[in-house]
Amino acid sequence: MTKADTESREQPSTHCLSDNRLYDTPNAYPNREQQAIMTYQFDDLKNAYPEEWQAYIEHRFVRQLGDGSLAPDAFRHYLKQDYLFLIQFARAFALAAYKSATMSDLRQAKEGLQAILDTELDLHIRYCSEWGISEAELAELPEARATLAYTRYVLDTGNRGDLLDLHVALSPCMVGYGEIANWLNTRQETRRGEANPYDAWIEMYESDEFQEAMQSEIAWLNEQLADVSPKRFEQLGRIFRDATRLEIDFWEMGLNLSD
Ligand SMILES: Cc1ncc(CO)c(N)n1
Repeated sequence: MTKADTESREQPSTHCLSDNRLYDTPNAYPNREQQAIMTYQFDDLKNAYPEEWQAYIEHRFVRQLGDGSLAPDAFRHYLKQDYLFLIQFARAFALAAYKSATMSDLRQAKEGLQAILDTELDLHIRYCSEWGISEAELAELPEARATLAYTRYVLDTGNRGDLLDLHVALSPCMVGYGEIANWLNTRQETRRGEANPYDAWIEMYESDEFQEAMQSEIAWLNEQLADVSPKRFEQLGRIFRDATRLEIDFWEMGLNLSD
């Protein structure tokens, strides 16, 4: 993402809606007949914290993974911790299912759980073995602090708050990795195929399955965010920012081999 792109998307989205679904707090919009009504979308969360989002998507770990220069030990450390991370994230989607009151919310949670269990974790275990990490080793791994901090933050946010709080806490994960794969594919420095030992990682996140899960998560969030007040949006923004910063720490953990 260029700086100009970031700037041009920093405005909150305003839409003139023909229906009345946003008007349930009459005093919030005193001149509502004359003015465009503000509604929120997922992009507004990213645009509320552009520096954090960019630092996550375009992190040094990501660039090095894209151009193939990443240290193999850093990647192996990251892969092991990501296995532990994915197990906790699967639990978080199960919590989303538990917190769902409608069939469509249940399906959305199921889709997230399925993307993690069937697509990511499956591939992840095979991928780990190609990098010399056995399932037995994975089963014995201690969690690094960055893994503990991020996953337990998401689970706690979901337990404390409602379904939307939980999905917003999960969104940097679901949306970020899909966006990272797409961003890498726009960069000249990125090497694909046999020239890059990390090519299969990019392949996993550019895959139709993952990209579709990401789009469906964005669509669900857009629908929910359309109805929130500015105050509620601010609260959700803080959750989004925290989770994005914890993603940055996760990359740092990989680079520094920290435990
Ligand atoms: C740390 C982290 N964030 C996001 C994803 C994508 O699911 C992942 N596998 N690991």
